[in-house]
Amino acid sequence: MAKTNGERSATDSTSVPDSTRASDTLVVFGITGDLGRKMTLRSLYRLERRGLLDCRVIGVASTDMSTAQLVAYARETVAATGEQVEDAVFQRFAGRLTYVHGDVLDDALYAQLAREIGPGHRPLYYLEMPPALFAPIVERLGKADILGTACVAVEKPFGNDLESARELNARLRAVLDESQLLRVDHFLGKEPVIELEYLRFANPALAGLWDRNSVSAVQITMAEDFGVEDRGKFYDSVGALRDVVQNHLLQVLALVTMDPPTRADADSVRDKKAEILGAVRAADPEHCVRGQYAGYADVPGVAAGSTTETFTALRLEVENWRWADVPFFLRTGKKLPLRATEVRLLLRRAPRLACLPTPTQAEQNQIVLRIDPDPGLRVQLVGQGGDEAWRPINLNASFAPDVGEPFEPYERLLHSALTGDHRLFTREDSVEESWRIVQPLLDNPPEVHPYQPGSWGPEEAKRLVRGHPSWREPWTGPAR
Ligand SMILES: NC(=O)C1=CN([C@@H]2O[C@H](COP(=O)(O)OP(=O)(O)OC[C@H]3O[C@@H](n4cnc5c(N)ncnc54)[C@H](OP(=O)(O)O)[C@@H]3O)[C@@H](O)[C@H]2O)C=CC1
Ligand SMILES: O=C1O[C@H](COP(=O)(O)O)[C@@H](O)[C@H](O)[C@H]1O
Repeated sequence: MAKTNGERSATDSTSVPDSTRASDTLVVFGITGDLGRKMTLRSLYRLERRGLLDCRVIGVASTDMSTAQLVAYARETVAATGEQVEDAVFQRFAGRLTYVHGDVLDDALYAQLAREIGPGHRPLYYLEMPPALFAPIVERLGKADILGTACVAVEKPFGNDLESARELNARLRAVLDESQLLRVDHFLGKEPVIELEYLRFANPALAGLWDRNSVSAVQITMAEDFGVEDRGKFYDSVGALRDVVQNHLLQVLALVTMDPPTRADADSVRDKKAEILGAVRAADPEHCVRGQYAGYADVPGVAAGSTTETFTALRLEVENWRWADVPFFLRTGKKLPLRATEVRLLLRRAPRLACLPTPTQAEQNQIVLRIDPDPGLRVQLVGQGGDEAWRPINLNASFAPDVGEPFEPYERLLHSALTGDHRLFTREDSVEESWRIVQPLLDNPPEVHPYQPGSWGPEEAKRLVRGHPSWREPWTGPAR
């Protein structure tokens, strides 16, 4: 979409992938940071190994070091993630790397960057930086005249609440077209999250069940069995709601509930997501439970007397014809009994089984999409369990054998961004809708209840589902 002076498009209707949006240079701001160390360098190395990396990579940070030192750091870092480093592959990757250091608030850095990029290139600027620096960097790229038609990818969090997200959008959009702006949410790069669209829309067997006529409640669980560890300072200013609900879990909810997109371009899916998030009623603090695990206060960086939540459970309503009156229960927490992320549809109950000598009510049928770990699909049915009873029959399918070695989320997102495929990035409207949904919980946060590490959060979380199906333990164990 062409950018015109003073008038910037709010949409991105580019086809996929759009070669006119492809980049020939990747500039990673913050390459020496935690995310760079854990994810970015490894993902770029994996893309190299797959033969899918086809551009220069310029790393930017404030640490004073040479390109040779960045190369050595990259090798160490990739190996430390557990990746097998193949010499020939790494040599090819190293040949792409350059390092530029300086303060991103200093104009001199951009002059140096302009020389390094050279004329006639279309870079992708990837900002894995403290979020307060997103707008200052983009403004300086504009001022240095090295933005042009380049794309800019920004990490999460996008704003801290609705107002700050709008302000950030306004500052970025004063310099960039929406079609140049890629908001990263790594959940959208997860294979099973992408699978959701296919499962729902390519399978009439599932599509026919996917509404209020068949579904009585939906539970979305993101449980982590580890704590905040060394991220105390960051996490304490954020909490579970901002860290994963506003972004990851609401994006999953949108994919579970939206209507099918009608075209393949980037905007078609994003239109449907914005539409469905717009139909979600703003969260009610009465229908939200917050918790904090015992011991959180001792994590370095956590403020004394902190009331930041490490657990949250909430109920949401989608007000449209497909989903009216179906409660959506979302819960997430640190230091829970296990690590699992799943979407569970609980179908309406069958009538009591009059064929049994003692008519009994059987367990509800359930459809479970497991996102992490070991992605797969489970359909839970009911079968014969003797004269008096029923028993569950679980039809489990793992996605692993079908997809080979899947892309890591950041591998997929970097490749999509570099090749001009913008479908996996969030758009301004849905980001703002997500903040609107959680804003009442930020304005009037419910009391925070303590919980024991290894438990399923505070007891109050059970109260939230009273009158509805109780929380089901996530599906664990191998899918096949
Ligand atoms: N860490 C994670 O697991 C995840 C992080 N994110 C997001 O990614 C982004 C980065 O996070 P993370 O990597 O943890 O942050 P870090 O604090 O670990 O890294 C920040 C990076 O920014 C650089 N930097 C900071 N200030 C300046 C400056 N003034 N001039 C030049 N460079 C500067 C640092 O360079 P140097 O060290 O050389 O000073 C470093 O490379 C954040 O938006 C975060 O929310 C998203 C998902 C997960
Ligand atoms: O963005 C974040 O996500 C991770 C969980 O991501 P996953 O891909 O490992 O499931 C979460 O632990 C972290 O707190 C949050 O910032």
